[in-house]
Amino acid sequence: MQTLTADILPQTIRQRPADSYKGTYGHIVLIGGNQNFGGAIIMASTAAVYAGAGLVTTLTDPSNQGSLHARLPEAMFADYHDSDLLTSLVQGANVVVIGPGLGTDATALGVLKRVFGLVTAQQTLVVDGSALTMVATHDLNFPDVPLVLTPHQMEWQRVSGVKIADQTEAANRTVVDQLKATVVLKSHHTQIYTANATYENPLGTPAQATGGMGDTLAGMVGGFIAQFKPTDQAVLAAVYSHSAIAEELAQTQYVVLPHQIATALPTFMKQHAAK
Ligand SMILES: NC(=O)C1=CN([C@@H]2O[C@H](COP(=O)(O)OP(=O)(O)OC[C@H]3O[C@@H](n4cnc5c(N)ncnc54)[C@H](O)[C@@H]3O)[C@@H](O)[C@H]2O)[C@@H](O)CC1
Ligand SMILES: Nc1ncnc2c1ncn2[C@@H]1O[C@H](COP(=O)(O)OP(=O)(O)O)[C@@H](O)[C@H]1O
Ligand SMILES: [Mg+2]
Repeated sequence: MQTLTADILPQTIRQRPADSYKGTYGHIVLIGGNQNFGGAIIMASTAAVYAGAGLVTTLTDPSNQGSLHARLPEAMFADYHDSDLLTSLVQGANVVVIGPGLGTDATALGVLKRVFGLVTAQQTLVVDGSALTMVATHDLNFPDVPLVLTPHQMEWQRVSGVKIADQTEAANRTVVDQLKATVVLKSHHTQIYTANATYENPLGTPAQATGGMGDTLAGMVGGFIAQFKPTDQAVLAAVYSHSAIAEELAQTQYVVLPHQIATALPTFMKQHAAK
């Protein structure tokens, strides 16, 4: 297991070329937020926008439209019940993030299956939260596309079948290799399993233990993948940045609010981009 260091930041976060426009920085679609969990997809979308994704579209329950636009006018909105719109938006994306606040009812399952059927090998799919739980509950196969999973330990138990107490590096590695995914296994010491290596994030604080912290990470992961290559490096840099910002804020705060991490991102990325 390798320990992540701050070196990952300038290796990954590039200076923006002058000759660029929003399309250069990716189109990301985020799908989630039912009538009860709208905050989750708003936090994820906020993180994607503040990470610098060029175009961000949020597919969610229509009850979230007003709050999404009030909090985040940079994001476009679409109703995830509209399957024609969902199809065209997913087909037009470079990166798709599905799961934050999606819930696990019949609507959520229908959306998940549809998205799994639409994504292609030219896109990257980030699967988080409720989407992971439904994969396990309904015994779904992940699509055969570039895949990043961001489970917490219980979601990983559901998906992998490995109980939390038995989640050793060797046991996790066996399942990761079968899934052919990059897995961010979140805990107070998050581990990242790529095809070729395993990393531990040395940063993080219990000030992060609050609802929405993982939703924010999922949006950051999507936003970084939309801009930075290779994908595994983008994932590592997103995980490291998320905790590094939290540690900075926790020097003076008892709890770090997830949206504060997103707000701090543009300054953090400027400080740590390649010179
Ligand atoms: N404001 C919002 O709209 C929020 C929406 N959320 C959404 O709610 C849905 C359900 O997610 P939850 O994770 O809350 O519920 P889950 O039921 O999926 O997972 C929580 C369970 O996992 C256990 N667990 C064990 N190890 C854990 C670890 N290291 N980290 C976290 N939990 C661990 C907990 O004890 C608990 O029993 C997701 O779609 C999520 O995105 C949550 O993110 C909370 C905030
Ligand atoms: N004690 C802790 N120390 C460090 N990081 C933590 C701690 N508790 C939670 N986190 C981080 O917060 C995030 C929680 O993710 P998750 O459980 O999916 O939250 P949610 O679904 O509510 O957004 C993960 O990135 C995890 O690593
Ligand atoms: Mg979560």
